[in-house]
Amino acid sequence: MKSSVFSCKASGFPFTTLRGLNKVKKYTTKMELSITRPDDWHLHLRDGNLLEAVVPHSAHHFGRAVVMPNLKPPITTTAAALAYRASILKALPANSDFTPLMTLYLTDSTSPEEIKLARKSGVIFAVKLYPAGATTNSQDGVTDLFGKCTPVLEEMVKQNMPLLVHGEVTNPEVDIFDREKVFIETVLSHLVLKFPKLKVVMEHVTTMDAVKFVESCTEGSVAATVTPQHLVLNRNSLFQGGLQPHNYCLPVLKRETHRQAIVSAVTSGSKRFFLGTDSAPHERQKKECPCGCAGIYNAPVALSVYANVFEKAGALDKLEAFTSFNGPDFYGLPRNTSKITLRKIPWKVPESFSYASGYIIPMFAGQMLEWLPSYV
Ligand SMILES: NC(=O)N[C@@H](CC(=O)O)C(=O)O
Ligand SMILES: [Zn+2]
Ligand SMILES: [Zn+2]
Repeated sequence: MKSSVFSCKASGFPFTTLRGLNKVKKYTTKMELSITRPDDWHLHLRDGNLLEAVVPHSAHHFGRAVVMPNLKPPITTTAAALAYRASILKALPANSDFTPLMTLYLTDSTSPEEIKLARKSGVIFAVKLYPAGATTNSQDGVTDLFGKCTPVLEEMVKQNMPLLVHGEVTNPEVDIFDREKVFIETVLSHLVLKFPKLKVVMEHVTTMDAVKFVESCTEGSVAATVTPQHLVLNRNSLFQGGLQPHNYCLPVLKRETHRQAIVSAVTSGSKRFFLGTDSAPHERQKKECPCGCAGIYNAPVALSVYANVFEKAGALDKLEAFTSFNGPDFYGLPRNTSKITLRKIPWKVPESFSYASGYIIPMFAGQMLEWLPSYV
């Protein structure tokens, strides 16, 4: 695969080196970056009215997205995934070439036969593991990974079907801020030893423990997705000036030291980490209520936030690999061929998006961001 040249244009002068980029920064703020169109390797599109409202936002920026199966009821069969895929395609704006990559929701009773069917369908991309009770709509998830699920995991190895993992234990005695770390120690480390040929992606990593774990595994067999929120927010953001329900997601935001470890990992240029927004819309009243849902709606702001993180770390030259190369390379898919442009101009995030059943509040609602993306 040919890697594209990182290019940066400012005031009409094209630059292709980082040194050029530094020069640009000194003289002007009107910068633009042209990068290969990104993919979103972890996305919640929901269904019904909400699906129709959010699909255009993701389709505008991303070429492909791995669509999570935690609907009510969950997408546990190939037949259900095919129907869900059809409804996503129907909700796409005219002329969109966005490709949804479908997933199956693993349960204790998923059969190896279902994995064969999934592979045969040609549209099921991966299987998703939710420990039962870990997150939104995970009540039908797995309770016996190393027992009942073993034949399915063996079949997944045979079919070269990746396992995407929500990596948290659900034991209520474990402190919520430690659930990812304990999951790595008690589940994930054993899983990769027992199934060394299984492709595993630790979704939405939030801790330095996860970063270290992923870095310790064989490259090409274990990787991780990283969300915008876990790169720019720490757990203070949950309580700043009062309870902030729109910053609540799972795994919950962690300490600043963890955030810094994740920023270092993604901006280091490591191929093991790639973009997965975990954009997870909930109708406003399901967030702003006595028992609010977990999930941050970040699809409209994700690329701006990622670009800002890489810029601040002095690593804009590594942005494109994170957004557009590492994911397809890990999964053995071709990279996108079209481009998007990110312009360093301030823009205001809408306060909300209204849709047929209410409102969705995006991450950084009403705030100013830089790096406005547009598809070219
Ligand atoms: N991340 C979240 O806080 N919520 C996700 C589920 C998930 O990805 O765990 C959702 O579906 O709402
Ligand atoms: Zn999750
Ligand atoms: Zn998610």
